Amino acid sequence: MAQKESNGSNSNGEHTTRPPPTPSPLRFSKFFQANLRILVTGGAGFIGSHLVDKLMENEKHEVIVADNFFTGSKDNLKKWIGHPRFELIRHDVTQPLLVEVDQIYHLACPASPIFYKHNPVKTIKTNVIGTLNMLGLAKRVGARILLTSTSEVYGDPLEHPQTEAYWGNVNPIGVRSCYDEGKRVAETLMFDYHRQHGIEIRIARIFNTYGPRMNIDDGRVVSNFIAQAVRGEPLTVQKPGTQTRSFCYVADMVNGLIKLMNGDNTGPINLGNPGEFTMLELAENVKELINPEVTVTMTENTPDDPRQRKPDITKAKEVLGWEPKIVLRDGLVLMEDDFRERLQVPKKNKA
Ligand SMILES: NC(=O)c1ccc[n+]([C@@H]2O[C@H](COP(=O)([O-])OP(=O)(O)OC[C@H]3O[C@@H](n4cnc5c(N)ncnc54)[C@H](O)[C@@H]3O)[C@@H](O)[C@H]2O)c1
Ligand SMILES: O=C(O)[C@H]1O[C@H](OP(=O)(O)OP(=O)(O)OC[C@H]2O[C@@H](n3ccc(=O)[nH]c3=O)[C@H](O)[C@@H]2O)[C@H](O)[C@@H](O)[C@@H]1O
Repeated sequence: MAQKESNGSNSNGEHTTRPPPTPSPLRFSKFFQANLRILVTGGAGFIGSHLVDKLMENEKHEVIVADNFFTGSKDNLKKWIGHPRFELIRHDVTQPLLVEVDQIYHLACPASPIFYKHNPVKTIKTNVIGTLNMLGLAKRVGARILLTSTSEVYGDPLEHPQTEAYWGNVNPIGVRSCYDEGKRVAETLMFDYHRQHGIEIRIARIFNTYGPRMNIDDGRVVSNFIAQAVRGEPLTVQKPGTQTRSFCYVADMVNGLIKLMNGDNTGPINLGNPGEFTMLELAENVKELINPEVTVTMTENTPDDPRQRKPDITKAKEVLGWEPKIVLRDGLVLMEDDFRERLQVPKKNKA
């Protein structure tokens, strides 16, 4: 399907100098039949695999996933492997990729702090070289590209809640910088390709997202607490426990990403659930809903942990007509079932 031509200015009112490249003639002959061929990088991961499920619901879509399986798994995509409209490629985005596609959802990047800090040089290469490669691909084939950026571009924010206009408070040399600064450069690359080459871009700034299929030992707070509650272990609240986050259920996030891709606004647009909780409140909710017998224990925190985070989603509401629907307590219960199944710990029958 042909994408809309650039009208010479982006949604921030900036003038773009060049029209988008002419799409490959192959897209209008051999590939037009598929209607829309979509590449999802990082599609074997948590958000990516839910996005693939939703995209595959449309019978006119072909979906290609490119993933190096660092934090993702084939298991997340097992229902699609072998499907005629689906392809899975073991591929590292720090290497160029040659495929003919109409849209690119570029998610590839470890997202949990313990994983992105594990090999920080690789994380920054994934964000910078990986995004350059995907932009090069978008330019070659005339595809529209969406980047999953992060609320971490706001760093330890001095404005609360965070709007897209806030430039952030990020430590450029800290242990989280490979991720935060990597995503900031990725955003810059997106806008430079847009202005210089007329590429159609979309940028989502995702705030903490949770749901089924998160890695059990992911290290992120919601998956940690749920796994701990299901196993009957203490919930590890990192000090001081008063730091806040806003948690979005993955189905809401996927709907927002698809609306952003198919809308007219380049972004950046905050996608997240504005409900804000301290980590102690989150622990109390998990305890009450999943296992009232567990204790809460305070543990050491890591450097540069943001003290507060809450999205202002006015722009997403106005521009995309999107807002999340699933409140935290409902989402936690939906996630519990998946964790119990994978950990093989059935629910105790109430006496
Ligand atoms: N989940 C969140 O709360 C959150 C918040 C903000 C932004 N994001 C962004 O959303 C995206 C997906 O996050 P997620 O929570 O699903 O994480 P995830 O770790 O489950 O998924 C990331 C996927 O990318 C793959 N990957 C990593 N490096 C790669 C590389 N070099 N080449 C190819 N594949 C690679 C992994 O194997 C995995 O399948 C990431 O870009 C992340 O930065 C997520
Ligand atoms: O939404 C975002 O923009 C970012 O959010 C998260 O980063 P972070 O908020 O640090 O996520 P967690 O590791 O889940 O930590 C959240 C809070 O919970 C605390 N925590 C974590 C784990 C734990 O066991 N206990 C605990 O109290 C941390 O100290 C932190 O204050 C994601 O991991 C990033 O990929 C994402 O880009």
